[in-house]
Amino acid sequence: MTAVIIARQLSRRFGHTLAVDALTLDVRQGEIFGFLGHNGAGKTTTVRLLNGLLPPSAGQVKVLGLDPVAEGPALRRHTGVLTETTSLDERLSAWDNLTIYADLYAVPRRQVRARVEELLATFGLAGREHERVGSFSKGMKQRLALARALLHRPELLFLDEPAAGLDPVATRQLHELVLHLSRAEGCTVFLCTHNLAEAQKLCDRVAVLRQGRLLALGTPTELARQVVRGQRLEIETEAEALPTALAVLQGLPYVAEIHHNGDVLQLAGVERESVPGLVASLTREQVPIYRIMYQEPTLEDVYFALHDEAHGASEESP
Ligand SMILES: Nc1ncnc2c1ncn2[C@@H]1O[C@H](COP(=O)(O)OP(=O)(O)OP(=O)(O)O)[C@@H](O)[C@H]1O
Repeated sequence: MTAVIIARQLSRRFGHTLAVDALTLDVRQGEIFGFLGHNGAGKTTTVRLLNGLLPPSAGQVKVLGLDPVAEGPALRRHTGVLTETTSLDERLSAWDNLTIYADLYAVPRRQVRARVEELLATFGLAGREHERVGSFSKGMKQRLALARALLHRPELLFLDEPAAGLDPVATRQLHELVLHLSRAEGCTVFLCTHNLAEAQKLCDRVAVLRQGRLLALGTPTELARQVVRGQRLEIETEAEALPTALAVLQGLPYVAEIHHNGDVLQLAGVERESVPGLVASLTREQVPIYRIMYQEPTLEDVYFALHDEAHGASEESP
C-alpha cells in the first residue's frame, strides 16, 4: 500500500525542549491513523511539521510525495486541517467563512455554491448559513471548521481533537463521517486524540507518543498483544464440576488468580497463548464448558501499560 506520510528521524526543537524526537513512521493511503499522547507529547508540533507550517530541526519527511517546507503551498492544496482552535472568523457568517476558504483553496468558482451547500447540509448547518459564527454553539463551530477543512476534498485530513466540545450525537455523526471519508472516499485521516475509546473505534493503526518519542505503533489489537500480558478469562461450567475445575486450574502455573461466582470462573493473568492448553486440561478432567470469554485488552489498557513502562524506564535511567 502507498505511504502518504513518510517521516524519518524527524525532530523539532524549541530551545531546550525536544518537542518531536527522531520520529520515524509511515502512514498508508486511506487509513485512519491515530496519534496518541499526553498533553505536550508533541502531537500538534508533528501535525505542523507534516503540513509544512514548521520546519524540522532534523530528519526527513515527505507528505503526498512532497517536501512540506519547500512545497508547502502545493501540499496544502491537498491536505485539510482541523486544529484545536477552529480559527473561524466569528464576525462573518458560516457561508462567508466557507466561501472565503473556497477561494484560498482554489475551488473552481462554478463549483463553490454546490460544494458549500452540500457541506452545510452534511454538517447540519443548512438554514443557519447566514448567521454570524460568533453566535454559534461550540459544536456548531466545530462542525463548520470541519466542513471548511473538507471544502477542497483533501486527500489527507489532519484532525486535532475533532470531538472536543461535541455532544454524544454530534460525536457519533463525526465518527461516521470520518469512517465514510476513509472507507468510501479513500481519504487518509491523521487523528490526534486523547480519547482512547474514539481511537479504538476509528483507527486502523495508532502511534503512541511520549515526550516527543514514539513508544509504540501498530493496530490496537497488535499493541494489546505486545504490550499487555495476561488478561481476564471467564469460563462458565456447572456447580458440580467446580471442585474439579478449581483443582485443575490451581495446578496450572500460568494462572495467577482464580475467583468464582456461582458456576462462573474468573481467571486473571492468563496469556492468550495459554488458553488452548487450559481448555484442554479442563476437558481432560470432564469439566463441562458452556461459555468461555477471553477479554482482549483495550487501547486504554495498552496506553497506560506503555506509559507505566516508559515512566519506570525513565525513573531507572540516571
Ligand atoms: N512554538 C513553541 N514554542 C516553544 N515551545 C513549544 C512551541 N510549540 C510547542 N512547544 C512545546 O513542545 C512540546 C510539545 O507541544 P505540542 O503542542 O506539540 O504537544 P501536544 O501533544 O499537541 O499537546 P496537547 O495534547 O496539549 O495539545 C511542549 O513541551 C510545548 O510546550
